[in-house]
Amino acid sequence: RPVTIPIKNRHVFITGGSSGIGLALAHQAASQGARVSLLARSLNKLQEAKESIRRSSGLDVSIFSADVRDYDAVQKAVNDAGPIDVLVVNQGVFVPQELDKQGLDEIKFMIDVNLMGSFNVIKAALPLMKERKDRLPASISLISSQAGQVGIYGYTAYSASKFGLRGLAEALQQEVIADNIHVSVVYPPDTDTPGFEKENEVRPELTKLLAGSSGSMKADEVAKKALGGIKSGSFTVPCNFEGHMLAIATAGLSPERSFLMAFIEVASVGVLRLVGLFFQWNWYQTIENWHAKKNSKFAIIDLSIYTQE
Ligand SMILES: NC(=O)C1=CN([C@@H]2O[C@H](COP(=O)(O)OP(=O)(O)OC[C@H]3O[C@@H](n4cnc5c(N)ncnc54)[C@H](OP(=O)(O)O)[C@@H]3O)[C@@H](O)[C@H]2O)C=CC1
Ligand SMILES: CCCCCCCCCCCCCCCC(=O)[C@@H](N)CO
Repeated sequence: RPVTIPIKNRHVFITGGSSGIGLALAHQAASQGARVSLLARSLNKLQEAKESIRRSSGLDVSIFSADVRDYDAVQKAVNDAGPIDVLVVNQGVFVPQELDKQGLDEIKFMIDVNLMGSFNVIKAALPLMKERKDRLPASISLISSQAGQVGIYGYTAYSASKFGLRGLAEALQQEVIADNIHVSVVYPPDTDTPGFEKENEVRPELTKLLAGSSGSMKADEVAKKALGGIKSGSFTVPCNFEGHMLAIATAGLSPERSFLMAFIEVASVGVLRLVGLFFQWNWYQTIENWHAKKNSKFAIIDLSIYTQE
């Protein structure tokens, strides 16, 4: 059934709120009259975020320095912040690399921050969320990625961590619906953020090529889609046109509260499977061409060795 989750005068708690998508969300939630709290590791970046929100909206946000991998630190921050109405689990790290070349330490880092960290945050926040006084609809939203809907070259660990969030969200929604808490999962494409800038320094060429199928967005645009999806309690929140296609093609057995969307999904899922197969065909061709180009470079080097002899 449809639902509306009010934001004004409510407590919005954003993890990873000191940068990129989380910071853009914080700005927008504050300007819509929410009481905003931010959690991240670096106190410096948190203070800068606080200052920039004060400058743009005149409002004060609370900041909490904690690592989501440290349950005790997260629990302390959440208890100090007070009952949460809208929890946005947005912290995330991404180091793209072929599994073959990626160290287990980096793999564990992504799973720990993106997946285990999300468990820590939700588990710490849930008891007080359930006890909130006003009984108005509340939200737990997770910022996944389009790489959490389809596996992409270079993202074995990252995709696994983001696919994991969907299972967590589907099961959790059944557990918290009786408390009037609504779960949303947001699936952004490449987004222009400080984290993305860093990612680009080490991104394999094929990762760039395949992820490029969905274009890129500004953090403000993603935050706007995310906030809209959260307020309407949508379980699946796509951010761009490709995202809408992906949402339908990967709808599976996810809950759906819009009758219109349910109708569109049923009517178009078949043809979108076909579109999805065209994308796969195109991606595998890109991979094949990339390998062919790489091998032909080696062939030229080999030849030059022979001519020197
Ligand atoms: N940018 C993109 O292309 C896309 C991003 N996403 C997802 O969106 C989310 C936000 O990404 P983006 O805005 O680009 O990221 P940024 O790197 O710009 O910001 C990440 C935020 O998370 C915080 N953070 C990182 N690690 C931890 C940790 N261990 N504990 C607590 N906080 C932490 C950072 O602060 P600090 O370092 O101080 O802890 C920072 O506030 C991520 O989940 C990402 O996977 C999804 C699709 C595309
Ligand atoms: C049925 C038809 C579907 C058509 C569209 C398919 C397009 C899929 C592209 C996936 C792009 C993944 C980007 C991940 C970005 C990200 O998370 C990193 N930047 C790290 O943050």
